[in-house]
Amino acid sequence: MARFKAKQPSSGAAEKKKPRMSNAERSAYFSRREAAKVLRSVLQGDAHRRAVASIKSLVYSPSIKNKKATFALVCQTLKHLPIIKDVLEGANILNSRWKRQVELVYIITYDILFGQEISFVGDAEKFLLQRKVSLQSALARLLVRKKMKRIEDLLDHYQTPDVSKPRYVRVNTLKLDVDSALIELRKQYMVEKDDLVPDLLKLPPKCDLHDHPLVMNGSVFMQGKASSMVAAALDPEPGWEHAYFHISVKVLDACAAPGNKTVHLAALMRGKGKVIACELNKERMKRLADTVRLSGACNIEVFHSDFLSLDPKDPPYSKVRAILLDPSCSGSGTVAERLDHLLPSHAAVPQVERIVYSTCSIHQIENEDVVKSILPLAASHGFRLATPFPQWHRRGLPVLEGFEHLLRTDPVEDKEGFFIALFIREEGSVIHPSLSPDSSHLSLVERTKRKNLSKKEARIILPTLFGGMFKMFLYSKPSFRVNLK
Ligand SMILES: C[S@@+](CC[C@H](N)C(=O)[O-])C[C@H]1O[C@@H](n2cnc3c(N)ncnc32)[C@H](O)[C@@H]1O
Repeated sequence: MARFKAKQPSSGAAEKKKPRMSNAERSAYFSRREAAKVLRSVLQGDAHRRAVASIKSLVYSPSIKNKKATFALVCQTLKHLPIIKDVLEGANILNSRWKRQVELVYIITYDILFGQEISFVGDAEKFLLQRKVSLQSALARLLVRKKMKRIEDLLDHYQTPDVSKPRYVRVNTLKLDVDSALIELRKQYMVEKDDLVPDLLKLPPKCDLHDHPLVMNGSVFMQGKASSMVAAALDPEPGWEHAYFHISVKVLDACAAPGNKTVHLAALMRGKGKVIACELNKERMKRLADTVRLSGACNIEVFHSDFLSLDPKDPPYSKVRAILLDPSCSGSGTVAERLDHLLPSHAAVPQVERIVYSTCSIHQIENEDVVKSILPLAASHGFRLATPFPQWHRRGLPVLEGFEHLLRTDPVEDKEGFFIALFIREEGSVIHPSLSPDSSHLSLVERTKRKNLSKKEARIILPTLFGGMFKMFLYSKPSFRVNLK
């Protein structure tokens, strides 16, 4: 972080004359105020709704000049915030004036207690610096009270996982039915069916099922509720058939490892049709293969590949009807930075009807912003946003038209942060299979019959989904490729 050397506040006559600030002083002064402004938005976002805007997107607003320093200062202050709040309470130094500027107080307190030796010019800085001893004593008392020696221990203490989080297991219906799983698990635990996601069972917090025989033999998978909503949102039907050809169709899980959602898809399809599971990372491929093996699913084909390089005209992919895109969350960069990477498309996957885009990120930049940026292209392909789990109350952030279709889960309220967007292709927009690349195997009669469909249908030429639209999803996600989970 580009920060500056300490300069103690001036006093006496010099103070009264308010000498001109040096460049370093000015820079530190403005960095703190910019950081306070960002922190206020972040904390307000927290209060209203988590992640109204990600820190990066706030920092990248044109009004913030020193982006790098501001970003680092906000992140560090947030990290130490529970300690800072306790210290300020313990020191009891804030009057009503500084309570109104509490975000700036947080930032400066971070700098005084944990930051570097940096110029402390400014009224707020002077006020807090004069009370440095009180702040340090309050911190020392906090450590004693919490029976800890180091700040790192305090940080760990404040980040202790929520023990009230219920445990969930998803019954792998390829191996066991839900009622049998209930009977078996109830021998040891209080178990109830989840009220929203089929095949999902809820257990009390702290249950450790890692060694349970049903987990070990793949009859149930330990999977959170939000994560289990994703494949269910895509809703592939068992025995799903091609809209026109009566052949079973495929679902593509484009970013598959470790495979929890892949095997969920396979179970939802009751072992019929095909799930194509694509994974780029070689190490994670092994975990994917293990998960698939454990699930007992016979309808999954695993590919070690960059799904962006798949050729939708290749026979394995040409019958893909639904796509699950669950890429790695990056947490860095901005949509605007990456939009220039959008590539035009050349191939066609005309029969895709449903796409789910999901992330385990709470950041708008990786969720609503991505959806917003691809909506025009999606619409030009005949896709619209649809509402997965309409009865779920927490929807997207109101930053785009159709936000109410999006689904969010909250890391605090729901104990898991997730985002789901479901795109469905409007009826009539699905390109007729007579135009699809793989219609050659049809009988002449069938092909002729299909070519007699309306001219409007026949004229619909859809650009690629593997190409343009997916790249848009991915490149809208900053640093996607370098940040594999
Ligand atoms: C969030 S994880 C997927 C989790 C998985 N859906 C599950 O529920 O178990 C994202 C995965 O996508 C993989 N990935 C990243 N880029 C990819 C690409 N271009 N093609 C295929 N897989 C990719 C990553 O290696 C990572 O394993």
